[in-house]
Amino acid sequence: MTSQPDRPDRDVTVIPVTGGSPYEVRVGRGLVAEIGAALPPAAAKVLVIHAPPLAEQAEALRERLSGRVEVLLAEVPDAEGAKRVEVAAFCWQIMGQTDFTRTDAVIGLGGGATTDLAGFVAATWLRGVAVIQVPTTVLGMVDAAVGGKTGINTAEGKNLVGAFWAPHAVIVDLDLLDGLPQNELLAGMAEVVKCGFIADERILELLEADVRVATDRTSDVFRELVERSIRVKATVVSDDFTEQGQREILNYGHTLGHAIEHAERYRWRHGAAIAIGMVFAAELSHLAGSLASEQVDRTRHILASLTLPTSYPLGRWKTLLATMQRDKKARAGMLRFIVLDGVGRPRVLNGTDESMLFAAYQEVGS
Ligand SMILES: NC(=O)c1ccc[n+]([C@@H]2O[C@H](COP(=O)([O-])OP(=O)(O)OC[C@H]3O[C@@H](n4cnc5c(N)ncnc54)[C@H](O)[C@@H]3O)[C@@H](O)[C@H]2O)c1
Ligand SMILES: O=C(O)C(=O)C[C@@H](O)[C@H](O)[C@H](O)COP(=O)(O)O
Ligand SMILES: [Zn+2]
Repeated sequence: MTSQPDRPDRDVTVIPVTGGSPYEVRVGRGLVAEIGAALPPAAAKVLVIHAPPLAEQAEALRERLSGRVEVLLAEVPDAEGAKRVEVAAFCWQIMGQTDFTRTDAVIGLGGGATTDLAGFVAATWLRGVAVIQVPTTVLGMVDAAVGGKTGINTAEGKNLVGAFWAPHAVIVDLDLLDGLPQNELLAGMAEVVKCGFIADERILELLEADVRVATDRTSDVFRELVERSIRVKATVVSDDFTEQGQREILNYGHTLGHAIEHAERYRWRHGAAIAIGMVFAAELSHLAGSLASEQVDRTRHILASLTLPTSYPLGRWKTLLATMQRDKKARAGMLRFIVLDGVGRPRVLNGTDESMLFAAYQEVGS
């Protein structure tokens, strides 16, 4: 990061997120140089919350911003280990001991787990300080850093504690993907596939045309996929920030996916779990009578081409079903799922009986 130019290249895509607290998602290369300009003008201190693999980039950011603000670094446990209340408390302690005020700002530098935590810390400190999200995984760029869903896990389930807290800005610097292992990149593509099925079929076509090019982080097609996915998310959250309705479509594949993450004690990648969840949701859509079997096959085929899993042990059904009861979309003890009537036509399926759910799971079970 130290070797990056002071000015980003001019090829910056700006994707606005509107609603009560509007902000921009800026996509390009060399954009870490813009972080200083994105800070709230009154900020005197900045807390950079980062995962261990991003230590070098966090240090470089400290050097870059030091003339302007006091920069504190909080290295937090890696991956899902960051999304724990003890880790939030560690960050709150730093903020308390350094007299972090309401005009100061948090920067989330890392994958979705780090940005979820950073957003939650920002949302809760003094009842809310600015957060600038700087995602460093594909999943963080196309999904987690955008939209203001922040949160941590509890022993009972995924993201059960959190807040809706819009970021002040989101800086998507594709250069930050340089050190990302390819398997992490592929896991992030699961959310890209989700955006394809719920809203933008062109995404699916680009993946089908040449998956190698589509997952080459230096290609134009890859950038197009990232931008298309951000646009899907930005459009949805601009209309329904607090998930009163339409935003639920972003949960396609997540009801089972989150239960799998919980069953695997958060050692699985989020993208891998929701890949299986999307196959389940596609099978359920088909059983509910709305999705053609070709689209179910297409789901499996695209996910497999990304080397993502599409099946899970049949014997785990009861455990998964019990965990799914705590899904945030459930109402009055009734599970609700996002299903598809076709590509780009998501809807809520209410009151599904257990036999239909199990029938769909049998198609997923191995
Ligand atoms: N808030 C939302 O709207 C939202 C949306 C989707 C997912 N999520 C959450 O995001 C999380 C998953 O995010 P993720 O897939 O980014 O996982 P992650 O944050 O665990 O990151 C994956 C791994 O990659 C490492 N890493 C990150 N950037 C790197 C880089 N540039 N170079 C090298 N290593 C790097 C991380 O340290 C980690 O080990 C889950 O907790 C999920 O619930 C939230
Ligand atoms: O932004 C949303 O809304 C989403 O549902 C995006 C999901 O990809 C993401 O994994 C989210 O964290 C899930 O939210 P939850 O409310 O089901 O915990
Ligand atoms: Zn997700």
